[in-house]
Amino acid sequence: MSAHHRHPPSPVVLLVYPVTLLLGSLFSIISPTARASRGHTTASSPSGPLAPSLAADLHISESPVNYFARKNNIFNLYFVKIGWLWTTLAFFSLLLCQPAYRSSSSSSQTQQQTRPRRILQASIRYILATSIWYLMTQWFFGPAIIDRSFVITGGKCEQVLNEVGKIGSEESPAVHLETLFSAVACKAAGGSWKGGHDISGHVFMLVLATALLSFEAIGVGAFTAPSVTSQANGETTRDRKPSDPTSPLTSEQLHTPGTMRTWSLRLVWSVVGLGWWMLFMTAIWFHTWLEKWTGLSVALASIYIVYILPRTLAPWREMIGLPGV
Ligand SMILES: CCCCCCCCCCCCCCCC(=O)SCCNC(=O)CCNC(=O)[C@H](O)C(C)(C)COP(=O)(O)O
Ligand SMILES: Nc1ncnc2c1ncn2[C@@H]1O[C@H](COP(=O)(O)O)[C@@H](OP(=O)(O)O)[C@H]1O
Repeated sequence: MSAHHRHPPSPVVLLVYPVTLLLGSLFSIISPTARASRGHTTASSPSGPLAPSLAADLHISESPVNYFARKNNIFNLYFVKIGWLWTTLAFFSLLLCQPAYRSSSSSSQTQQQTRPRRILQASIRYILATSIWYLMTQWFFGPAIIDRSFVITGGKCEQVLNEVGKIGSEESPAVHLETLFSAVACKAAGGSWKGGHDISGHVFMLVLATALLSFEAIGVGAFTAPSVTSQANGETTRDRKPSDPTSPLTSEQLHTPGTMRTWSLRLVWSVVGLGWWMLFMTAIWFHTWLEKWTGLSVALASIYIVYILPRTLAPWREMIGLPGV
């Protein structure tokens, strides 16, 4: 191995997500504000832990109970709604600024050889996660998987369906309906997406993005290049933390602009922090229990495939690697 590593984080850290959803859901039951809001919805929809709650009902978004219960809150519009763009920026900042991936004239020959492999494997992990996000939320040979699962479980684009009924024989409803089989198309046509099981896209994307960035950042944060001496001896000595002030700087650290390294990690941890906060807000104000848990399950299954499975399945690890290794 060409670099020192600490152990990758235990999968137990992923428990932070179910705990967040649990706390959010409990808060939504206990909080007087959230209870009052739920009371407000009961007129239009029966509210229970398994019934569409709060902002799943479109009217709620217009009555600002709490700033974060509004769909048009600034963090939802400019952070979550373009969340994969932020994830992409943060991910590539690691690729550009971290010593694990950055080329440097001081690198040993071994490092020069392993760096392209690390970059390639990190890119494969990103492409894999992006494809899962894309297929789940944007497109799956037509409507995304989340939209398809909603329709399969009995969901409909309600108001627009009524309109189609009124139109009668003038237009073929089949043609109309085909174009409304996605949440975006439905809302754009003035309808509301109601009925079936609506897997929470927010929970899915926020868990996938924050876990991906955390595993990547911890991996490259733990990466330190071997010292010149140990390289010369062809052996490694002891693990050095980049943050350890008593440990001598490695040749790599000496040549990597520290500010770039620091700022890329700050960007990543800011995206992770805000992502976690918005997940907590979604857990409090939006969706049913079941919809939040299915969003979580799909995201955790994806994280398992990309970050946990390679630890035990050698051929898979050969292909996609592990962050910082
Ligand atoms: C057969 C295999 C096919 C593989 C297909 C791979 C396709 C790869 C696509 C490549 C796209 C790369 C994009 C990278 C750059 C970007 O990130 S630009 C995208 C910016 N857009 C977003 O970030 C949108 C994020 N928002 C959402 O996903 C949803 O809004 C939501 C958060 C899930 C919520 O959904 P709602 O319906 O709004 O509730
Ligand atoms: N944390 C949050 N802040 C604001 N709105 C949120 C939110 N979490 C979910 N929503 C809104 O709740 C609806 C369902 O979200 P999702 O299925 O992605 O979890 C979406 O409404 P719109 O699609 O009308 O914007 C989404 O914007």
